[in-house]
Amino acid sequence: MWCSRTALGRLQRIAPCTVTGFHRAMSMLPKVFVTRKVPPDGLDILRTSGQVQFEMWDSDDPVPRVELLKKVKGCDAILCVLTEKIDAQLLEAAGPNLKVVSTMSVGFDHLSLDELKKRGIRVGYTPDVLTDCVAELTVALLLATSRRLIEATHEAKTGGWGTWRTLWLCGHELANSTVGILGLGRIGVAIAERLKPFKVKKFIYTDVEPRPELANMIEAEYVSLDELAKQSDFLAVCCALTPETHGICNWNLFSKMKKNAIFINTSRGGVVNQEDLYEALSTGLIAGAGLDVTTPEPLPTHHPLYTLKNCVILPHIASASYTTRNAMSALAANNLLAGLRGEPMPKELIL
Ligand SMILES: O=C(O)[C@H](O)CO
Repeated sequence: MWCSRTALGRLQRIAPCTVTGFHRAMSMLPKVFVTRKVPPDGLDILRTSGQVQFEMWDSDDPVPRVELLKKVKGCDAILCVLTEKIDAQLLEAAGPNLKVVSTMSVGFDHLSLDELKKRGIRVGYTPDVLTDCVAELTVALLLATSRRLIEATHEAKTGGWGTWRTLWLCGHELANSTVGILGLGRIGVAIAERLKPFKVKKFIYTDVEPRPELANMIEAEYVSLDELAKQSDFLAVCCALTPETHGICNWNLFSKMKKNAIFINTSRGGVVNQEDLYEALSTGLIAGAGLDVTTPEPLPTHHPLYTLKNCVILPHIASASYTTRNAMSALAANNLLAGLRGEPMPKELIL
């Protein structure tokens, strides 16, 4: 259903048999396809803007690709989430009207940036608004993994809790540790800020080049990837998934890490070679891993990583708070509307 806001503020269906002046005017508005049921704040912004008519895939599940290719036809803008591949095929299907793609995510590995650039399509994304939420979850996952919380609750529930034992369910603590950050951006800084009160001794990071402005905020030292692996007691992956970072966390990295090291990934599953990680965890090469992201997603329930007690797997929930998901949807809507007006977007990816 294509809809926009009526003068009375209600959603209006555009039916060819009831064409009025109002409906005619409205059908001239730019067409937007929203690929998923987005949280209410973003939806309200689109509805009340009076600037667009939009259709939404009104479901919590992804729109099937065949359907998506039909729905985007003739659209001026698309508001998508990270499960939709915005590639040449989709852009061809959308056609020449398409001016804006706005993704409700900070990650943009699902977008073919070259194809978008070639067509002069502007791209909005949602950094910053999710930083606190992602950092908070990363710390939670790190502690759950290093202090073996999931294993511990399982033992308590299933009768494994006998007497108090001296080394039972011992983990690794943050005090006096070295925390390494692979890919230092806003999220890496926010994680370090939260970890500092746990009396971390030292923060180190690696990236394509030193990032002194960010690093100074957390007094982090720039090191090579090898040094990051060697020195980190906790290694948090915060980099974007790009051709350069694809599979960067592999045997080569794990084999240099400490035996007591905890590996945490809240960026994208594609940065990790999961076979290598399985080997590293199952042979005791490293102590544990906490993953909020995997390849594929969802990770099939029979995946070997689930069999490991020292691997905590979450279903990609780092930004999943009501506040943050609403803020992401609002920013995605505002990016889209600004893009269609030809104005600077609040958060635009410069292609
Ligand atoms: O890219 C993102 O926005 C996160 O992975 C999902 O919240």
